[in-house]
Amino acid sequence: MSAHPCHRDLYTVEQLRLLDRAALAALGISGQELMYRAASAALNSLRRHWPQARRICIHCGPGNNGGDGFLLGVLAHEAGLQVELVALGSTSHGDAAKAREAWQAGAGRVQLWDAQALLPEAELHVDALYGIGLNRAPEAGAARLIEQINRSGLPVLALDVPSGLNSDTGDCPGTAIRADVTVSFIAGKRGLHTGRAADQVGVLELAGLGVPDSVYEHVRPDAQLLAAAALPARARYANKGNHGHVLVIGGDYGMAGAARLAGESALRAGAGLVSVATRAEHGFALNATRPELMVRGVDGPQTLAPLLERASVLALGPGLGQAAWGHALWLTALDANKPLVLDADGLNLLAREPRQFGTPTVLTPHPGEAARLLGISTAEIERDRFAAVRELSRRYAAVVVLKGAGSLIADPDGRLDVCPWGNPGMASAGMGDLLTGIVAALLAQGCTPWQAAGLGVGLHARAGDLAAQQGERGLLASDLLAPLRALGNGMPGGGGEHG
Ligand SMILES: NC(=O)C1=CN([C@@H]2O[C@H](COP(=O)(O)OP(=O)(O)OC[C@H]3O[C@@H](n4cnc5c(N)ncnc54)[C@H](O)[C@@H]3O)[C@@H](O)[C@H]2O)[C@H](O)CC1
Ligand SMILES: [K+]
Repeated sequence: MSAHPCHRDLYTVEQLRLLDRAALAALGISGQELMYRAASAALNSLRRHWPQARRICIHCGPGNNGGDGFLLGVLAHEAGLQVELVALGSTSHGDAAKAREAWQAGAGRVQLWDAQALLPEAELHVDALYGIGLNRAPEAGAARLIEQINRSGLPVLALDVPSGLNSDTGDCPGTAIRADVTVSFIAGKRGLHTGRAADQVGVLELAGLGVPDSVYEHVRPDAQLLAAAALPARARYANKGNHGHVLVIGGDYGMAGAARLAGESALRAGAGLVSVATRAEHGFALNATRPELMVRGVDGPQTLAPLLERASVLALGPGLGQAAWGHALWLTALDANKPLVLDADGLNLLAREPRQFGTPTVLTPHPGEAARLLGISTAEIERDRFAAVRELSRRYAAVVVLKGAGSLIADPDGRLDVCPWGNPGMASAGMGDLLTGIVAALLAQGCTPWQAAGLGVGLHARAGDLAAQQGERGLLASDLLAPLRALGNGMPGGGGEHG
């Protein structure tokens, strides 16, 4: 019985409450004892990250997250640390109240938070204000405290969840703690891996509190973190026809580069043949700079049709534009009913003329494109990225990649994966076109849409992290092509399984 929660499993708050109850039953212990285990895990984390710290300040909220804070105070005091304890106000009943009594019975002093006062002297702040119970933006007093802790310049350890971050959605309805380290209890929380979480969580640690594996068998995780995976080995006997033929359709005037990047990433991800259907004027430039691409000028459905014939997978949208030329190619390509990756203007045209897909299809919207596809605002998408990606997948009957910090991948039957890689250096032109080519190449090599989306998003983000080792600012899409090829062949970071 290893009693280590699977780090890839991510749960909703509702599921965490079920796990909490099942854990207490399985362990045969009280809520208070489980809370002591959380406090002890927090003290271990604190001492591991800040072994020199002697004077800490713990900030306790009204619920059980606050309870964890009070018991951490008890254990830290017993371990010889000097503990300042600030409470937002009163403490709700049950375990949290008992924890407060335990603190007051021992070391004792509770300083009620006063927004006019300065924070107590300390070398480190511990955030025990709100955990999975956050249900609205922190109110005035709490918001002031969070801001002061963030502005203190001192290290911050968050218990379970950085307060103010919604552990179901990854959104911050108001102010939120910016933690250096977050020690989370019992099981992974999906909202700590996407959206705003990237700026709030810091280093994330999961403490299982000794909850037996059997407990996790009762609850199917809502989502999973992607696993690092290499592409399946190639048959020695293979020829280029065995690895599919990707047709990139796009590159209207001024946007040839998008089609080029999608074409080249499809080659680097292992497609056997890659053709690019684009404006005739772009032919020379694309051929000269990447001779492996078979570039054809197309001026409409007639000249596109024979290319569609020969292709096994379509990558539709990079630099396509929404003018008559792009729209005509878009309609013709969709009617070809071939396995498809739809991105950029291909998605904006779909938002104007919605349809469901009956053939293998992957949509790769960024939050803006997702908003257009669902007819809501980008802010509404980011308010609950999990709900948005599931609705997109259901409504268009396709596998959907919702890009951004912690990209999400959903399929129509509700499966959902979260990408743990990627960095803000990837917020630059052409990165999306690379992903389009990669996913198309994986479809062309025989992956299902779910497999191609997961493997592709993982490879793309891991290549981005490798390329960003020389710094995030100024990272170019084409900087990812070399690490992409290495990762695709199981070099640095390869191994594991997906799909
Ligand atoms: N998951 C587990 O198995 C364990 C969790 N523990 C800790 O308990 C918290 C969850 O505790 P809970 O009492 O349910 O809620 P919170 O402490 O997160 O929230 C507090 C309380 O505050 C109210 N509230 C919510 N948002 C706001 C707001 N913006 N402004 C004011 N008040 C707010 C709300 O009513 C809540 O009741 C979990 O995170 C762990 O830290 C156990 O210690 C170990 C087992
Ligand atoms: K917290």
